Amino acid sequence: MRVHVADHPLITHKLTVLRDVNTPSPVFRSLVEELMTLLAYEGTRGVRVEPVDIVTPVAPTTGVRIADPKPLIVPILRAGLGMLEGMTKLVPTAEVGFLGMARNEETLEPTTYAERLPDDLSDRQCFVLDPMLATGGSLIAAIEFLLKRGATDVTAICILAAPEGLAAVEQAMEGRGEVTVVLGAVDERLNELGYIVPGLGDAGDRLYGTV
Ligand SMILES: O=P(O)(O)OC[C@H]1O[C@H](OP(=O)(O)OP(=O)(O)O)[C@H](O)[C@@H]1O
Ligand SMILES: O=c1cc[nH]c(=O)[nH]1
Ligand SMILES: [Mg+2]
Repeated sequence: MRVHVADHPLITHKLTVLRDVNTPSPVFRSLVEELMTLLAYEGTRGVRVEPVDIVTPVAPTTGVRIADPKPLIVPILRAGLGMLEGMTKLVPTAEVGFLGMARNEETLEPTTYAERLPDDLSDRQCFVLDPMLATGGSLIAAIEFLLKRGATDVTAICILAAPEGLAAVEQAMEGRGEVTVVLGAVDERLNELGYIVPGLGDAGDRLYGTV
């Protein structure tokens, strides 16, 4: 598994505001989208392109365009939905599939409560979006879901990770095909409740309120 941690002062600056307990939901939502756009730049470095002939006002030339079949973006509900717009701004021709997952806050085990994805992912480049990689359980389950549908090329983009969860994903994905994880930052640790420290709290609640 390839891991890339973005190291950029703009990302660190925006993350600092995102972490602040006093940052209200509307600002939090804008920042998640902005951070996603910055991470999408790193996360799509390997996006498949094909040559295309065009004519500029000066001369014919060959450029590239995003290849068919188009990439599939998979936000993990709820919190991953906050990243979707930031990603589609950069890759507007991508298609979007959905996975709904919730972590049981006592056992920390994820359950999948919704799915809307193509049946066959064998020729699709998949980009999974979830701001938080804590124990890694949700991301492992999401990637496993895509691999079972035949995906062979998966990039997960997360804003924050805990070292324990990142290690768990690396272990689970050993020898499982082309999996890349792109991160805004790796924090110190998980606390006894399974929250990332210092983290930013519950990303879903901060985006959408408690339900
Ligand atoms: O690495 P893990 O320990 O599995 O934790 C991370 C998961 O927890 C959060 O979702 P949550 O279950 O809170 O659902 P929500 O997005 O609806 O709030 C987060 O968005 C991840 O999906
Ligand atoms: O710190 C954490 C851990 C899991 N999910 C979150 O939203 N935040
Ligand atoms: Mg949540």
